[in-house]
Amino acid sequence: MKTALICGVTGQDGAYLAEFLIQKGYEVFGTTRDAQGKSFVNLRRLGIEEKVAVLSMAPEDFRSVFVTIKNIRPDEIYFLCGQSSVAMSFEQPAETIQSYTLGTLNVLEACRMIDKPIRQYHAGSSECFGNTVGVPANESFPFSPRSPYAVAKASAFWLTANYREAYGLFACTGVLFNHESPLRPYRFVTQKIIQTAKRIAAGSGEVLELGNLEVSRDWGWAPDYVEAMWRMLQQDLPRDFVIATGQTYSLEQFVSATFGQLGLDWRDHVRSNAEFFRPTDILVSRADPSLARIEMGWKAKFGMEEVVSKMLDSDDIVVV
Ligand SMILES: Nc1nc2c(ncn2[C@@H]2O[C@H](COP(=O)(O)OP(=O)(O)O[C@H]3O[C@H](CO)[C@@H](O)[C@H](O)[C@@H]3O)[C@@H](O)[C@H]2O)c(=O)[nH]1
Repeated sequence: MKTALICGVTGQDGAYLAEFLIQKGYEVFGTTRDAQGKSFVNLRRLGIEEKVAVLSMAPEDFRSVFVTIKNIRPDEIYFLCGQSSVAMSFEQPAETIQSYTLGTLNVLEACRMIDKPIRQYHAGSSECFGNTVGVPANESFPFSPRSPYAVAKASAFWLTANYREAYGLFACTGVLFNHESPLRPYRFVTQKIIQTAKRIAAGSGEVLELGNLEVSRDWGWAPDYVEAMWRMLQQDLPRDFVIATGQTYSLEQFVSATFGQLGLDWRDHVRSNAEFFRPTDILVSRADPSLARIEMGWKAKFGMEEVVSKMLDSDDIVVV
């Protein structure tokens, strides 16, 4: 039986990955900053709360990271920790940058010191590419970060690449484009749209206020994407991959699809409010995930319209 350590197991990706690895027969350990007395909502929603051993680990604290990895001696580590909101990174830039750079460095250093070859997955982000006007971004597309979050993720990406090259570690980064699910917190735009549209359809009479409706993203289905993480660690050689559907839609199209599936015209219920604009934002985010298909046999199963219907179908109550 293989052992996996998921750092950041309580988030959307951590919970789906834990579910996926349990189904694959792994023994799964997970970390969160403070595991004492917490209830793990996402793990409970997936019915796996009792199947994951959750430990406390502070990613920025080397001692905490080292001791956790040394005690568990996992075959695979999935490092998914960090402040994941791009919007919040403008309010908390230092916390965001520290969580990714120090956290990533600590895992890489700890793995160097432990006498076991541990395969590492690091969570990268399409935010690193910035605007991808013209050619869709593949693994050799240059980085042009447009937020403190993206700067932090770019730094973590290069740390991982450097440690792989310098010390021969099996460490790779998945450069994931947006991926959504019912476990998405409300502060991300898709969940805000889905939940508000559902309330409007039920007669709430409210108006959905959003920022820039002209931005575009490549929206995929999060459970698909955790499989790509696992596949990356099953390759013969460590390598970075772009993970996306390959289809880009504007936010207006996402909104239109959501209201349309509820039998409503979005124009009657949605307003753009400058309060939700970011100081800098990615206007166009376009992906070329063909390497993942060629090398790992991975392809996104669901596109934007299906993501919308799956999120609408979920009965989960999201805490606003
Ligand atoms: N959150 C939010 N975003 C809004 C809103 N109105 C418009 N937007 C726009 O909608 C786009 C998507 O925003 P988010 O859902 O917050 O996601 P993100 O910034 O694209 O980042 C997500 O995807 C990255 C790539 O996978 C991830 O790296 C990141 O952690 C996060 O999950 C952004 O251009 C944002 O400005 C709003 O009311 N709320």
